[in-house]
Amino acid sequence: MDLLSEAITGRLLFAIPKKGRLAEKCLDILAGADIQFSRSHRLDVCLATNHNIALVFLPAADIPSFVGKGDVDLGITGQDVIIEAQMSNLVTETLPLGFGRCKLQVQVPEKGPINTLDDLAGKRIVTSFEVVAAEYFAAVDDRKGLVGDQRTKIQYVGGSVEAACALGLADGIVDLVESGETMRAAGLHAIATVLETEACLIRSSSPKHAHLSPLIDKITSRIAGVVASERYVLCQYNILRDRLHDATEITPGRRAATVSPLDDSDWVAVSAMVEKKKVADVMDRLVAVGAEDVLVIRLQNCRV
Ligand SMILES: Nc1ncnc2c1ncn2[C@@H]1O[C@H](COP(=O)(O)OP(=O)(O)OP(=O)(O)O)[C@@H](O)[C@H]1O
Ligand SMILES: O=P(O)(O)OC[C@H]1O[C@H](OP(=O)(O)OP(=O)(O)O)[C@H](O)[C@@H]1O
Repeated sequence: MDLLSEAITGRLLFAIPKKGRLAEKCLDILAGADIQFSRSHRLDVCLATNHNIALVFLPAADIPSFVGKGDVDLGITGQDVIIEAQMSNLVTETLPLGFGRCKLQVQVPEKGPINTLDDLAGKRIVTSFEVVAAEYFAAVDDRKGLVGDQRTKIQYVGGSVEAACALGLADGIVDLVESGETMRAAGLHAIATVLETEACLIRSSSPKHAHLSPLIDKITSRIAGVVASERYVLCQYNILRDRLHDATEITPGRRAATVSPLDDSDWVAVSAMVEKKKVADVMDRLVAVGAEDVLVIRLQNCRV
């Protein structure tokens, strides 16, 4: 057994995207879950210094099959690549992570004769998602009754998919869209959405190392806390006791709002968790019902 295999034996193997859109956020998640490690230059496997864990840095697209086949116990990757790798039955998505959100869309040149899926059926598609695209267009072809050479041709490319139409390789592409900047810059527009995706924590549906289950549960709960602390803020305010009911309808909290008495018996202080994306609206509404001294506090971490 070589030194590396020996070092990782018995450890929980946790796969993290080594580059690309998900990589940086994953490092933030590891830090938030207090999984400490130091990674030697170019080495894709490293040992956590404070847990019985080895981190394995892999391409996001390879993580579903490593986890699905049980070679790795836990992983972070995109839902899109789980489907593309045909691993949906072999991995369990334990936690959506709230980043890496985008859509897999069918795109065609903005100034061109093709404007619908029916126009595109039977023509040439270029994509990195050949499995998903083939399944999607098979249904379109079936609906149109296309057979043999009439059916849509799907060609795989590993990257820069958006250039395929301009290069004359494709009549349409199937690619990820977030802001739409790449699509617009390439002179394309979307005519259909194949799926929506975000990053998620996954574990094998039939784990090889059952004894690691408690550690997997602990890490999952820590990561859930990190994700929740990104999603929520703590909102605190003072309000006249007789307006409390109106205010707590606006900030009901996750279980219930915390209400504390103030020195002035007509007033109470309220604190409640609020979804970050709704907080500006919540503050407007609180002020409208008479809340004062409204404070919004970022959560460093939490367990909810
Ligand atoms: N523009 C985007 N916005 C949000 N999430 C994205 C975006 N592009 C890709 N993703 C998500 O990130 C995952 C990895 O995609 P990405 O293109 O970063 O990977 P990669 O091919 O490994 O890296 P690179 O593009 O650097 O070669 C995708 O499967 C998808 O879930
Ligand atoms: O809608 P947007 O915000 O422009 O994002 C979409 C782009 O992001 C992804 O590629 P990425 O930039 O990760 O690089 P890649 O083409 O090398 O995969 C995806 O493949 C699109 O090209």
